Amino acid sequence: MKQIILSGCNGKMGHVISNIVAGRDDCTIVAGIDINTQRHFDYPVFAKPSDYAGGADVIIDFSHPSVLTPLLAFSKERGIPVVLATTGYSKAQIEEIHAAAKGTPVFFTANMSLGINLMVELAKKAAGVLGDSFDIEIIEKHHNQKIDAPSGTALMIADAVSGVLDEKPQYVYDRHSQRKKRDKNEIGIHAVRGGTIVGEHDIMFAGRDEILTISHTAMSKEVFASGAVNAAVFMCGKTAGLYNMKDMV
Ligand SMILES: NC(=O)c1ccc[n+]([C@@H]2O[C@H](COP(=O)([O-])OP(=O)(O)OC[C@H]3O[C@@H](n4cnc5c(N)ncnc54)[C@H](O)[C@@H]3O)[C@@H](O)[C@H]2O)c1
Ligand SMILES: O=C(O)C1=N[C@H](C(=O)O)CCC1
Repeated sequence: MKQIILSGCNGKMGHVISNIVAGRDDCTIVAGIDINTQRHFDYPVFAKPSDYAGGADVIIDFSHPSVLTPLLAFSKERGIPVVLATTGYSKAQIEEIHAAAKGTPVFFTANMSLGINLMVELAKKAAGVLGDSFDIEIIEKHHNQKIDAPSGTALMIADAVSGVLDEKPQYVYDRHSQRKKRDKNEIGIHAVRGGTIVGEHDIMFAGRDEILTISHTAMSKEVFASGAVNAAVFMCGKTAGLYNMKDMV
């Protein structure tokens, strides 16, 4: 039975994960971490990682970028692998994650769904063929409670596509700030927020008289939660390094 510490346990994803783990017989949650220390499940909740003195096999984090530094320090000090699913990290924080992974096992992805990870591969293939002559635009849609924009997934797709283009593209966020025609060497990235949309991502390749769109729609938060729990079980006992969905699938 793998023992999990759940960071962000009192958030929307924290609740979905708690319910999923309760129905599994290969893992259990031994502690939650959240600034809101209310107890909704049968595990204790601590305000910060260092308040928990017990052991665990793995940490899952769906919380807030401000938790990153203490969480990575806790993971390294206690020798516990961490699954980072939070989004909205700064460039410096992404570098911090890469540096930390040299000393502790870190699984990091902006999207825990299988479909999105296949979408990234399809988008790379399409960009390799069409990238020189078609314009690339990414449109993401999420619920009205989401605090970061654009989504971590939109940036993950843009970064993957950039890696296969001959010239490094410039990311253009929305289009209200400049009155000028689109440059060839751009990826447009656009965020929509409303209602209870779980998560939609489109990458559009627009050429002369034809458009190819690759789309993904998440229908429930369980998609991300079960991906994260599977990643956590996968990470138990791993050595230091940076892992992602490709390693697991
Ligand atoms: N990788 C993925 O597949 C995926 C999927 C869904 C959500 N997410 C990301 O996960 C994160 C959480 O999403 P959510 O919808 O559950 O958000 P949420 O706001 O409902 O929950 C966040 C939780 O973190 C807690 N928290 C905030 N700051 C904290 C701090 N400093 N210390 C301790 N706890 C703190 C909050 O109290 C809250 O309970 C977001 O960044 C979101 O984008 C990622
Ligand atoms: O609900 C969210 O918040 C989500 N965030 C991730 C992102 O920013 O890409 C993944 C989808 C759900």
